[in-house]
Amino acid sequence: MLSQGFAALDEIMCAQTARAARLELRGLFHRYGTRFTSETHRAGIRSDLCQCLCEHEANALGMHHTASAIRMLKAIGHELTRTFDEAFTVAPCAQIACFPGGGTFYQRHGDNLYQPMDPSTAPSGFNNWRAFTILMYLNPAWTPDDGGCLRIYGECGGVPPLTPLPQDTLSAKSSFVDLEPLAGRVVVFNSLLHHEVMPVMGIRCALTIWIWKEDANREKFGRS
Ligand SMILES: O=C(O)CCC(=O)C(=O)O
Ligand SMILES: [Fe+2]
Repeated sequence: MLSQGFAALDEIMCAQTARAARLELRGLFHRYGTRFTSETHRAGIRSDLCQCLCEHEANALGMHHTASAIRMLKAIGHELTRTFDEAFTVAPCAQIACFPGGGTFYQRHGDNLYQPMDPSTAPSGFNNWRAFTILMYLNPAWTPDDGGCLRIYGECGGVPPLTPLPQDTLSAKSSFVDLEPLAGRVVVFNSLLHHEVMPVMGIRCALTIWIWKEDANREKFGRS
C-alpha cells in the first residue's frame, strides 16, 4: 500500500450487514436530515448528505449494524497504525455519507494538503492532521450504471505517510484508478492523495474513519 498510496480490500463486511447498515444510514438522514454544514454544498464542492457519528451514538440510535461497521473500520485503523513507528490516533468517530443519486458528486480534493510556503513568510505545513483515510462502502448490487466510482489520482510519497507529494503528481494530468463503491469493500489511502467521487446515479452510502498523525498541527487544528 505504501508504494502506491492506497489499497482496496473486498468483502471485509458481508453484503447482508452492509445492506442493513445502509438502511440505517438512509433512515437517519430521512428522519433528521444532516447536521453537516451546507457551506460545501453551496460552494459546489460536494452534494452528499453527511455527518459525524460515533459508535456509541449509532448504538443509542439503534443503528447496530452501523456501529459494528464503525468498530470494524477502527480495528483496521489500529492494525494499520501498529505497522508504523510514528504515533497515530484512530479518530473516535466516523463520517457517514449518502449521495442521493441524480448526478451528485464530491469534486477532486485531498483530505489533507501540504502547503509549501516561502520560508521567509510562514512555515510550510499540512492543512490538518489526517494521515490516512479509511472508507467502507455499503452498496449491494452496485452496477457500473450507478456511477459513483472513487477516483484516486497520482502517486504517493510513501513512507512516512505524510511525505509531501510532488506538486506535479497533483496536476490534472496525473493518472488515476477508479474503484466502485461495492458493498463490504474497504479502501485505505494516504490522505494527501487527490480523489473525487464521480457522478452518482444510484444511492451511494459509505463510512469513513480518518487516522490522525500526532504532531504540532494538533494544537493548531484541534480534534475535529
Ligand atoms: O465516498 C468516497 O468514496 C469518498 C468521500 C470523500 O472523499 C470524503 O468524504 O472526503
Ligand atoms: Fe475525501
